[in-house]
Amino acid sequence: MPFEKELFVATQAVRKAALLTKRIQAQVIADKKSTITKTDSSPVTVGDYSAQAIIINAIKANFPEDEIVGEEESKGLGDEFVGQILREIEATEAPFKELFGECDSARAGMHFRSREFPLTSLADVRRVIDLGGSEGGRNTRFWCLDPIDGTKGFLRGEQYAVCLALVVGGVVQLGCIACPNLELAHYGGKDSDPEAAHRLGYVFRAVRGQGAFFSPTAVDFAWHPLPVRSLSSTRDMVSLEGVEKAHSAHSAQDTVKEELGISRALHLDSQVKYCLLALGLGDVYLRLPISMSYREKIWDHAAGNALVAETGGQHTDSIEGVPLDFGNGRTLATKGVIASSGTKPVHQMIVDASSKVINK
Ligand SMILES: Nc1ncnc2c1ncn2[C@@H]1O[C@H](COP(=O)(O)O)[C@@H](OP(=O)(O)O)[C@H]1O
Ligand SMILES: [Mg+2]
Ligand SMILES: [Mg+2]
Ligand SMILES: [Mg+2]
Repeated sequence: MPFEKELFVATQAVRKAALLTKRIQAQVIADKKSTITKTDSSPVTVGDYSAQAIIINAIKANFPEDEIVGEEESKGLGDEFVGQILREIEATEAPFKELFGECDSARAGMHFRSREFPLTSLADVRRVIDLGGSEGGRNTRFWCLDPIDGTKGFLRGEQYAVCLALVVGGVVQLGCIACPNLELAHYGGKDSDPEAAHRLGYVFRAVRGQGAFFSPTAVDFAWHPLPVRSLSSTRDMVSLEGVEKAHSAHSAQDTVKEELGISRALHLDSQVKYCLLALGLGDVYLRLPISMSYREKIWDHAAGNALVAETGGQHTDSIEGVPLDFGNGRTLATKGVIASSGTKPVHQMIVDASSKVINK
């Protein structure tokens, strides 16, 4: 199967980062020194950097030629902070082995530590984080990484996601999302193994042309297929929206829902929204722009794009209804995002309602 090794490496790397971040979530919330404010005023934590280092290390150990577009960079981090990152990475080794064992990774020929960058010194950690500085584009094969998507949700003790995609020629070929705090019972679904869900949530994955699947993060080889849907009406749709009012235009989204007869909404952080869409627990993800100058980051949508595509959905901007273009560099050229499980005409109806509100 194409991308078989890529899928395995992505899944295990994302699982390892899920374990690390969930293990430290409470301590990061309690200890203010674990969070830094970036130049754009957004928060970033020891968890974001540790997850980025672990995942890039796994990618580089297995696919040394590939580039990486990762959200975070090490610029400005002091030695004490980087030391904390290194300690968290080391402290995740034993519990990860306990959960998944070493044998399966070894059998699949996968290595977690790049020989070139073994992640044993502060300099290694900085170098590995900064390997995420690729500009992406249409002419390279690159991985697109959001080590913690929904950092604000993570800091509220709520939903967040570890998101990794593989982009070739500007097209997302593979997406993998871990949702360490997701329990389906809270969102109208059913957890087949509630204990596993409570422990480490779920991981979702899709390869273009091969379908989409999900499994409890803490259980190996329990992949369930995600349904393919194409809804022919917006009535009774459940909308999926963010929590942060600074990330999308909530009142404009309310107007769109009213116009389309949508009365139920779930608000949650991160690409967990794409996962609920893929599960059928939500039907339309509305992300209308607050400002026309903001450029959506490709790592906020790339992994989700594979899930949407493989469950029969549509994934476009919020004004014209053009499919998202992941070959444009580190940001999308278009404004806002709408994903839905509607047919093409139904999706366009949603985009038309959205563009009418935005142009007002
Ligand atoms: N003004 C803005 N408009 C849209 N998205 C924004 C934004 N400011 C920040 N974001 C993005 O919103 C993401 C979270 O989305 P959501 O609100 O759906 O959880 C953030 O990801 P990170 O948390 O990875 O930084 C960040 O990239
Ligand atoms: Mg961020
Ligand atoms: Mg993000
Ligand atoms: Mg992030």
